[in-house]
Amino acid sequence: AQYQLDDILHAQATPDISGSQKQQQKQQQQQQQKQQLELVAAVQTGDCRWRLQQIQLTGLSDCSSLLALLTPQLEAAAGRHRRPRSLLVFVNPVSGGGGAVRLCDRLLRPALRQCRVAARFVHTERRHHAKDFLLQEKLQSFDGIVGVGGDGILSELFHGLLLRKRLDEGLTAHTVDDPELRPDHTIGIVPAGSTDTVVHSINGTSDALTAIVQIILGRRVAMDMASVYSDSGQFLTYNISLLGYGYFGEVARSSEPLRWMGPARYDLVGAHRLLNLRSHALEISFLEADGRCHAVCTRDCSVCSSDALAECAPEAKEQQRRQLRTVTGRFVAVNSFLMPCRSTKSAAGAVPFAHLGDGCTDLVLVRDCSKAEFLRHLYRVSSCPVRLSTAAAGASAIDDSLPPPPPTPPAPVEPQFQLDCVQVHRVRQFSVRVLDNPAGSVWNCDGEVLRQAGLAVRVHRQLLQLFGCHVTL
Ligand SMILES: Nc1ncnc2c1ncn2[C@@H]1O[C@H](COP(=O)(O)OP(=O)(O)OP(=O)(O)O)[C@@H](O)[C@H]1O
Repeated sequence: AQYQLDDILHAQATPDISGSQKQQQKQQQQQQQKQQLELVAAVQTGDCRWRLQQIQLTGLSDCSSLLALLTPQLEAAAGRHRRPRSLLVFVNPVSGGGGAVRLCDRLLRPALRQCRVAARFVHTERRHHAKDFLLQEKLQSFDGIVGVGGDGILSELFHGLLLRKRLDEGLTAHTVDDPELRPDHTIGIVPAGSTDTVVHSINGTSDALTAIVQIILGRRVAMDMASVYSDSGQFLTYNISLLGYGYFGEVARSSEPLRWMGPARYDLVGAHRLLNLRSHALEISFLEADGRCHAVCTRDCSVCSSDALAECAPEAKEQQRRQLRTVTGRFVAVNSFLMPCRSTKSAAGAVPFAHLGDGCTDLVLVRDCSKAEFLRHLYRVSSCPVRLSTAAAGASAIDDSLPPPPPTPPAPVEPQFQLDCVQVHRVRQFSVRVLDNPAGSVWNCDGEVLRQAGLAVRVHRQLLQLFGCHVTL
C-alpha cells in the first residue's frame, strides 16, 4: 500500500527509543534485535469513510535515523494543516439515547491517544452547559472545540463561540445592522445524535470515525451562518441548517415532548401533521442572489470561492433594500436551507445544490396545495436522484486560453421543486411576517422551536470553520 506523507499522523520507534533510562537499557539489551517503526495513517476506505491505520515497518537496521528524518517532515505537515494538538471536548450524555458517552470511550479517546492529541473532556450536565462554558472559560490553550452529540450540542458550540467573540470585542448591541465576527476556534462534531444533518452535509456521511479522523487531520470547511432577528431587528439566534415555518415548524413543536423516542418521532409526527396540513397567510420579502447553479458543493468549490458572492458593503444596503422582492399569499411551508441537509434518509440532501460557503440560503416556498401534492414534494425531497457527476461539470471555471468546452449537458433537475406549488430562490437575506394567527406562530430553527410572528434572517458568508472533509464526486 502507498501512503501520502500528509496522511501520516504519528510515528514512533518500538521499542520507544525516546523513553526512560530503564527502557533505554532494555533497548541496549535488545541490540541484536532489529527495531521496528510504527506509523499511524489516515486512510480513505471507499465512499466518504476514513479510518486510522497502524502500519508497522519491521526489520529496519537504522530506525533512529529514519525516525529523525521523518519527524520534522511530520511536524511540518502538522503545522501546514493546522492540526489540533489540544482539544476541548464536550460530551452530551443524553445524545442518541446515551450513546455519546460510549462512542467517546470506544472511538474518540483511543484515536486521540493514538495520534498524541491532548484533550480536556467535559460531560454536559444540563442544557446550555457547553454554551455557558464557552462564554466564561479561558479557551486560548485549545486548538479546537469538539462536541460529541447531535445538532443540538453543535448549536450550543457555535452560539457559545460566536457570542464569546462579541463579548471579547466589547460588542454589546446585537441588531440586524451589526456586524458578525468570526470566532477564533474551529468546531468539530463527532456525530452521536438523532439528527446529524450538519456533519452528514459536510463529510457526506454521519460515520463517527470519519469525523474523528478529519478532526485529527485538521481538515477544515468554511461554513455560512445565518443570524435570525425579531421583526423589531433584535438578535434572536443563529441558524446553520434548516429554518422552517408551517409544516416543519409544527413538526418541531409536536415532536419536542417525544424526544425520548429518538429519530422515530419525526416520522410519527410528520405523518400526523401531513394529515392535518394547514396553510398560513404570510408576507415574504427576500434579496435574491444571481440564479441558482446546478452544482454540488465539493472541495475547492468554484461557487463558494467566487468573489461575486462576497458580502455587500454597507453602502450597498440602500440599493439592496430597493432590490427586495415581496410575495404574499397562503403557504403550507417556507423553508430556508443553508446547506444540502444530507442525512441517512436523503443521501443527496433535501436541497442537493445548496452550498456550504456561498453566502446564500436556498429559500423554498410551498404555496397552499393538496395533501397529495405536498406528500409528493416530501417524497421527492427524501429520494432526489441527482446526477452528481453532471453537476460537477457544470461548475467548472472557464479559461479563455482553452478551446471552447463541449456543449454542456442539460442541467440536472431537482424533481422536488418541479411542482406548481413550489418555488426556490437563492437569497442572501429574507424576512417573513405571519399575517393570520400571529400568536400561534411556530418555527423550526435547527430542530429548536421559535415562536416569533415575524423574523428577519441574514446570511453571513463563511462565518464559521468546522473540521470536515467536504464531499468529492
Ligand atoms: N446533561 C444534559 N441533560 C439534558 N439535556 C442536555 C444535557 N446536556 C446537553 N443537553 C441538551 O440536549 C439537547 C440535545 O442534544 P443533541 O442534539 O446533542 O442530542 P440528540 O439526541 O441528537 O438530540 P436531537 O434530537 O435534538 O438531535 C441539546 O439541546 C443540549 O442542550
